[in-house]
Amino acid sequence: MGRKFFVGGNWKCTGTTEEVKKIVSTLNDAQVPSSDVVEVVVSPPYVFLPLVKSSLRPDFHVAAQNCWVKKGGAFTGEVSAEMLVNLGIPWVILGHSERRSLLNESNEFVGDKVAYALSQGLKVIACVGETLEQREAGSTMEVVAAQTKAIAARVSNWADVVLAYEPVWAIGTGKVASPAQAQEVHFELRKWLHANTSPEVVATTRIIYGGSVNGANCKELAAKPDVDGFLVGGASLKPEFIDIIKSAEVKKSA
Ligand SMILES: O=C(CO)COP(=O)(O)O
Repeated sequence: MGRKFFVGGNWKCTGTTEEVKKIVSTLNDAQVPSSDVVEVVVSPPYVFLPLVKSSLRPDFHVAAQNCWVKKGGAFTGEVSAEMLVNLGIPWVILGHSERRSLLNESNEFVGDKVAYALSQGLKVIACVGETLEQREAGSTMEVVAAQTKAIAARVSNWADVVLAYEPVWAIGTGKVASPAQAQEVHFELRKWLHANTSPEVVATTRIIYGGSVNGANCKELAAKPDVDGFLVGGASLKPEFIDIIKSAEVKKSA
């Protein structure tokens, strides 16, 4: 199939040095499937990137949660893609719904960020997802297609992009999308890629699910054919993140 299972942990704006050290030590001690089976990427806040990068096991990788839209310079408070590359950080999450809604990041701005980060050699976890209102209005696919289109319009190399479908109503709410709901949107997104990119992009681009994933619901979600992994928030700070990583086994035996 050519799509390695991907599990990302988005730590968001949480943690102290002590807590970060504890999470890293739990991850370092964990018995998980090999990196041939699952790709694991954790995303601490910027200030902890060097600590996590230097202390995390080498088979797990590190992502930033954002970066500036173009080359660094007089942009107070921002962190540039070049700086992440300089620190040896291979991944960045872009377009998370919390940034789209709270910081007014538009589809175009997110698309520009994705393009710039890729141009600097970063790999990108690009997030899309509808709000509850949009779902109830029946516009889920229209919304995620518009978000994906703004990215696709600026990206020619999909090899370094993971698409994260994160329905806003499922984030941090404990209200997980059902496996059928996740599969439906992932399938539609793959159809969208089919119509707008190349057969290779369709076959190889990982579409991962995020929104209240935990140790108890991950296996059922992972069993769906178009769910290629997860982007985990709250549960990525807990030992159950290991169980979520292990759900990659479901794919192997599928
Ligand atoms: O936003 C998320 C990951 O980016 C999901 O967060 P939760 O897993 O806490 O719902």
